[in-house]
Amino acid sequence: MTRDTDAIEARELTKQFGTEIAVDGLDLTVERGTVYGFLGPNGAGKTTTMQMLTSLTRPTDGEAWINGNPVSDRDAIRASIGYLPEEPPVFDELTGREQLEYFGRLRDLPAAEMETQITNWLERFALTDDADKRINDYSKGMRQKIGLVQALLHEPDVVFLDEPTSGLDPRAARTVLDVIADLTDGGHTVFLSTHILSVVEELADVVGVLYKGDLVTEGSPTELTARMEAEEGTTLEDVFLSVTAERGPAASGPAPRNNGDGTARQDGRVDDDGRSEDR
Ligand SMILES: Nc1ncnc2c1ncn2[C@@H]1O[C@H](COP(=O)(O)OP(=O)(O)OP(=O)(O)O)[C@@H](O)[C@H]1O
Repeated sequence: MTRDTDAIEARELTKQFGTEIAVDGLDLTVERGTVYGFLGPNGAGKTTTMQMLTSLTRPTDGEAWINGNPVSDRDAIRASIGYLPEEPPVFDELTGREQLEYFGRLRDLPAAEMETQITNWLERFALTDDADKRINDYSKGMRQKIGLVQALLHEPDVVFLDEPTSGLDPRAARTVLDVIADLTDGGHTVFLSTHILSVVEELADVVGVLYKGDLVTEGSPTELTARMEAEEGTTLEDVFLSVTAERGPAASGPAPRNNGDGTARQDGRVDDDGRSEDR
């Protein structure tokens, strides 16, 4: 089987923490140059999935590939991925510019090119005037912007963004959405986890909804809303609420699951929430 066509591929990807299955046999294919909107309620397993796909957490089972390279080979995928986690990894004692230079050197970027890139990104995110202040004195939104630039500085093929607009004012959030659109125009792939459905509606080519570690539905935003047996005015929020609905004792049926064609079925498993000794 050739694995050189898709930006991201996962087969039976599983992560277990103690007795808790955080991600349960995930199958995923993300085509190059597209935005994949990764949705799911709190605790669904989105961050854990992104950590496995970026090689920061080892899967308990299954495999995943970035541009055909296995995520188990961190050196092979390192240059082709960028990751903005929920909490941007920055050093408080550095200035914003120093943080980006430090990261650029870690990525072996040529000095002159790196400085040009940093200047351009700082300008685009309206950070030029604050670039030489210590990150310790930055607001949450400013830290987020630095984290985002850090994820993009080396022009990775595949970018993983966990809540990229978190803490950003509307103008900065708009800049981020424009940057994401530009990335895919340039052939990059964006794997985007967010709770802001309008962001997904605007940008995602394909949306996947994770629920208790299972991918319960997947399709383009238009397909997903059309599948809701077309009540007039069905939104992505209606889809999300439907496929992630908790089933109480009165309902007695288990949670919906993916039917293969992306429609929800009624024979899925609901895992108990167990705490893990790993934490
Ligand atoms: N290191 C860990 N040790 C034990 N359990 C963990 C660990 N990391 C995550 N989990 C558990 O795995 C499940 C999935 O967590 P994860 O952070 O991936 O969810 P999420 O979808 O990203 O949630 P949110 O939207 O709130 O960020 C949760 O039940 C969580 O408690």
